[in-house]
Amino acid sequence: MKKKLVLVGNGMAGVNVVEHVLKLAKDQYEITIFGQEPHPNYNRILLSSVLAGDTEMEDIILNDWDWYEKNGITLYAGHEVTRVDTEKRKVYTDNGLSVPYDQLLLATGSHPLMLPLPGREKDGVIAFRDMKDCEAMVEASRKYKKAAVIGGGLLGLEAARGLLNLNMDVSVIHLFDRLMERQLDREAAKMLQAELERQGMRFLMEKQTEKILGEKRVTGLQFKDGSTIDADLVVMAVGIRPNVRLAAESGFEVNRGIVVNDFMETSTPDVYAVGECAEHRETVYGLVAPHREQGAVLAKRLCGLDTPPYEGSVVSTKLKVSGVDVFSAGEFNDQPDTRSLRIQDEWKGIYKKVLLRDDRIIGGVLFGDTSDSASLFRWIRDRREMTDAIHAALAVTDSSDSGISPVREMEDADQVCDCNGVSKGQILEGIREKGLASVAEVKRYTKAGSSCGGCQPLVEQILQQELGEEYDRENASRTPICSCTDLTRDEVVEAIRQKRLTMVKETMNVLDWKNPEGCPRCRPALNYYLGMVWPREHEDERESRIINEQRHANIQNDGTYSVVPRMYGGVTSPEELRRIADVAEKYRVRMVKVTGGQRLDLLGVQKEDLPKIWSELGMASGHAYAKAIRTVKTCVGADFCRFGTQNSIQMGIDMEKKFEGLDTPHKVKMAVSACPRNCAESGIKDLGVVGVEGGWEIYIGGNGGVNLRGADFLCKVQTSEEVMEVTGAYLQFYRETAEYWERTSGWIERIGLEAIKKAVVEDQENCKQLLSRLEQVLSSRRDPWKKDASDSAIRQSLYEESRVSVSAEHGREGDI
Ligand SMILES: Cc1cc2nc3c(=O)[nH]c(=O)nc-3n(C[C@H](O)[C@H](O)[C@H](O)COP(=O)(O)OP(=O)(O)OC[C@H]3O[C@@H](n4cnc5c(N)ncnc54)[C@H](O)[C@@H]3O)c2cc1C
Ligand SMILES: NC(=O)c1ccc[n+]([C@@H]2O[C@H](COP(=O)([O-])OP(=O)(O)OC[C@H]3O[C@@H](n4cnc5c(N)ncnc54)[C@H](O)[C@@H]3O)[C@@H](O)[C@H]2O)c1
Ligand code: SF4
Ligand code: FES
Repeated sequence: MKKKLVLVGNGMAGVNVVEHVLKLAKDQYEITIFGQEPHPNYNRILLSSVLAGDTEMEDIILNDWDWYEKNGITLYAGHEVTRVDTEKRKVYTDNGLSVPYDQLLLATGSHPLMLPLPGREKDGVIAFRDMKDCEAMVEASRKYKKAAVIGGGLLGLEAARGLLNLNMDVSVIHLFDRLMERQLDREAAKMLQAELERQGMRFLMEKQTEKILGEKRVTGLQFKDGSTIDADLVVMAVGIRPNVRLAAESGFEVNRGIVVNDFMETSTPDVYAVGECAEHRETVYGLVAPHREQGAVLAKRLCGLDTPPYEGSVVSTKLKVSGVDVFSAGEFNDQPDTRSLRIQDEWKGIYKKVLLRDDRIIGGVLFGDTSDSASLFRWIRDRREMTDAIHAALAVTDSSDSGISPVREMEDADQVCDCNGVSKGQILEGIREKGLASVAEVKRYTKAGSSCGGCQPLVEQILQQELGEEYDRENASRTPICSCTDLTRDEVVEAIRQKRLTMVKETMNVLDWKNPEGCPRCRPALNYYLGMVWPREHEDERESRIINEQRHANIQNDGTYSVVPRMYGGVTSPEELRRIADVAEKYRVRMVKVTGGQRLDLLGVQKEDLPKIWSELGMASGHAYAKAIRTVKTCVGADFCRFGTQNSIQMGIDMEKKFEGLDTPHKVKMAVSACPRNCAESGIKDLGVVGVEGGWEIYIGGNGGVNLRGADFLCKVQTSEEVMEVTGAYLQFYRETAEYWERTSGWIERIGLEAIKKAVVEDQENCKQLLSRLEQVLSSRRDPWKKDASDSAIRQSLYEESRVSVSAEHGREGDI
C-alpha cells in the first residue's frame, strides 16, 4: 500500500519537493497538499513582474489544477491546517477536515512583517506577498495617486517600480542612509538611488515612521522627526517572519524558524520542513535557490535514496527592476581582515567591488554591468584564490574586452540558473540533444530563466558559444507554444492545415510532441486551433478543455459553482426573473448577484444541481466561464436617454445573438454605448461600439482588468449592418491570428493596429472571406447547457460522479 505524504503549504518550496518525489518514485506516495491561498501553486517571484505590467497573473501559475489531478494529488486549496496530532499522525484544518499522514512536510513560508504602528488597520495599508496584495495595488492605482512604500530593500524597491508603472507618485521610506543595506555597500547603494531617482522614485532616507494618518482610509504618514507626507496607499516591505505557528503549537522545535537538521528533519520523527519556514544551522533563507537545494536533499530522503547532507547555501541576489543591473553575493562590507578590489566607471555607471580575505574571494557587489555575476558567484562559493586572470577579467568595465568569457570559463557542473537549479551541462545537453536554439526554448525545456529571469543573458551567451554562427538572434526570439514542442503557434496551425490534422492526440503524434500527453497549456490550445481551422470537421474534445469549460460553470473558492444565464444586451423580463428567483429558492443558491457585465449570477451552486438548474431556467448559457464571447453590455440609449443618438440596446442584443457561443483565443467582452459619454464603458472592452451623430464608432483591444488598456479607434461606419460586418470580421481575424491564451489587448500590441485595420476595414475582399469563414463556425454552434441537461450519461459522469479530486474543485480555474 502507498504511504501517505501530506504537504502543508502549496508554495514554491513545498511543491518543488513534491515534483522531485514524483520524478524519483512516482508510485511510492499518496500525496495530499493543503494550501491556505485559493490558488494552485504559482511563482511568487514573478508577482513583481505582474505588478510592473510585464507578465499576466495567469502566466505565473507553475502547476495548474490539471497537474494535481493528473498526478493523483489531492489538493485542498483555501484550507488552513490548524493542528497536527503526532500521536494519531493526523492533520486538522480550519474547516473540520482531518487527514492521516505517514510523512508530514511543513512548507508554510513566511508572513510579511507589519510594523505595529498606530493606524496600521486603516484601508489602503497592505503588504506585498501574494496575488491578493498585487491585485489590491493595481486596484488602488486606479483610484488613488500617491503611494508610500516603507522599506528600501529588494521587495520595497520592486514594489515601488511596479507602482511607478501603474502611474502612481511613489515615495520610498527607508530606515538607513543607504538602500538595500543588507546587500549593497555605500557606493553601490548611492548609484542605485541615483538611478531610481532618475526613473521617478522619491526617497525619504533615515526616516522612522511613527503613525499612519487618516480616518477610515490612510491619508498620510507621520515620522518621528515630526514631518509628514501624503499617501493614499501604504505598502509595508520591511522584511519577513517565518510562519512557525502551526509547528510551535504542535510541539515541534522552533527557534526563528522550524529547526531542521542536514536532512530537513524536524525534532519530531517523520516530520520535515523546507523553504522560508525552516531554520537550518541557525539560518533562515528568504530566496528560492537555497530552498531548491534543501528540496533536492529532502526528496531523496523521502524516497529512501542516498543523498549527501544539505550543508547550507551561499546566496546571491539580483534586483528585478528594469534598467537597473545590481548583483550581490557573500560579504561586501570592509573589515579589518579584508582587502578589496574596486572598479568604478562613473561615465558608464559601472561599479564592481570584490572582497578578499587571505586573498580568497569571499563576496562582491556589481552595479551597472552584471555580466560577471555567474563567474563571481562561483568564485565566492568556491572561495577561489585571486589570480591575475581573474583580476584581469574583473578589471575591465566592458566584459567583452576582458578576453575571458564567463561562459567558457564555466565547468559543466556550474549552476547557471540559481532559481531553478539548472547547470551549464544541462543546458548544453538540451542544445546538443534536443536542438534547443533560443532562450525561450531553453527556458521551456530546462526551466532556466523562468523565475527571476536574472540568468537569461548567461543562457544567451551559452547558446551563442555553442551554436556559433548558427545562432540566429532573430530566430531565437521565436516562442514555441509550450515546452512540449519547439513549434510556434503559426507553425502548428500551418501543420494542422497542411497535414489535415483533426484531433488533439493525432496532432501531438504527427508533430512529434516531446511529451506525448501534452500539458495543460497546449491541450486546450490545440483543441481551439483544430476547431478554428476545421469548424465543421473537428469534434470538440471536451477532455482537452480547461476544467471550467468541461463543466460549463465557474468553480468558486469553496468548491461550489456559479451559473450565469445569457441575457441578451443586459435586458431581461419579469417572466425570466420569476424563473431565476424560483430556481434560486429551490436550489438554495447562496447569492444572486448582478455582474459587471449586467447579468445575474447565481453563486454557490452544488455541482450535481447544475444540469437541473440549466433545464429549469430554460435560458441559454452565458458562457461566463469560457474563452469565448462573453456579454455585450449596453447603455439605455436613444429610447430612454436624452443624450442617446442610436439604439444601443438593440445593437447590443443583435451583436450578442449573432456571436454568442463563439470560441475565441481568450475571453471577449463587448459593449455598446449610444453616445460618447460611454455609460457602457465601451472604451475598455475587447470590442466597443459607440453611437455618434450619423453612425457608429468601433473601438478594439480595450481591457479593464489587471493591465488596464484603453481601446483603439478602428473605424466609423454609418449603418447597423456595417457594424455587424466590421465587428464580425474583427472577431474572426482575432480568432485566426491570436495565440490561444492571448487577450485582444496583447494581440493588438503584438501585431499592430494598422495590420488589423487593413485586414478588417480596408481590404474588402479579405473582409468578405473572414465573414464567410465566420458563418461556417456560427452555423455549427450548440448550446452546451441544453446538451448536458438532456444527456443522462454526461450528467452522471460529469456532475453526479466526481472525476476531479476534491482538491481541484477549489478556486477559479480560467480566470486567475
Ligand atoms: C514580490 C516577491 C518577489 C520575490 N522575488 C524573489 C526573487 O527574485 N528571487 C528569490 O529568490 N526570491 C524572491 N522572493 C522570495 C520567494 O518568493 C520566497 O522565498 C519563496 O516563494 C518562499 O517559498 P515557500 O514555499 O517557502 O513559502 P511561500 O511561497 O510563502 O508558500 C507557503 C504557502 O503555505 C501556505 N500556508 C502557510 N501556512 C499554512 C497552513 N497552516 N495551512 C495551509 N497552508 C499554509 C501559505 O498560504 C503559502 O501559500 C520574492 C518574494 C516576493 C513576495
Ligand atoms: N529580487 C529578489 O531576490 C527579491 C525580491 C523581492 C523579495 N525578495 C525576498 O523577499 C523577502 C522580503 O523582502 P524585504 O525587502 O521586505 O526584506 P529585507 O529584510 O531584505 O528588507 C527590508 C528592508 O526594510 C528596511 N526597514 C526595516 N524596518 C523599516 C522601517 N521601520 N522603516 C523603513 N525601512 C525599514 C530594512 O532596513 C531593509 O532594508 C526577503 O527574503 C527577500 O530576499 C527577494
Ligand atoms: S452613453 Fe450616452 S446615450 Fe447611453 S446612457 Fe450614457 S449618456 Fe445616455
Ligand atoms: S536565476 Fe532566476 S530564473 Fe534563473
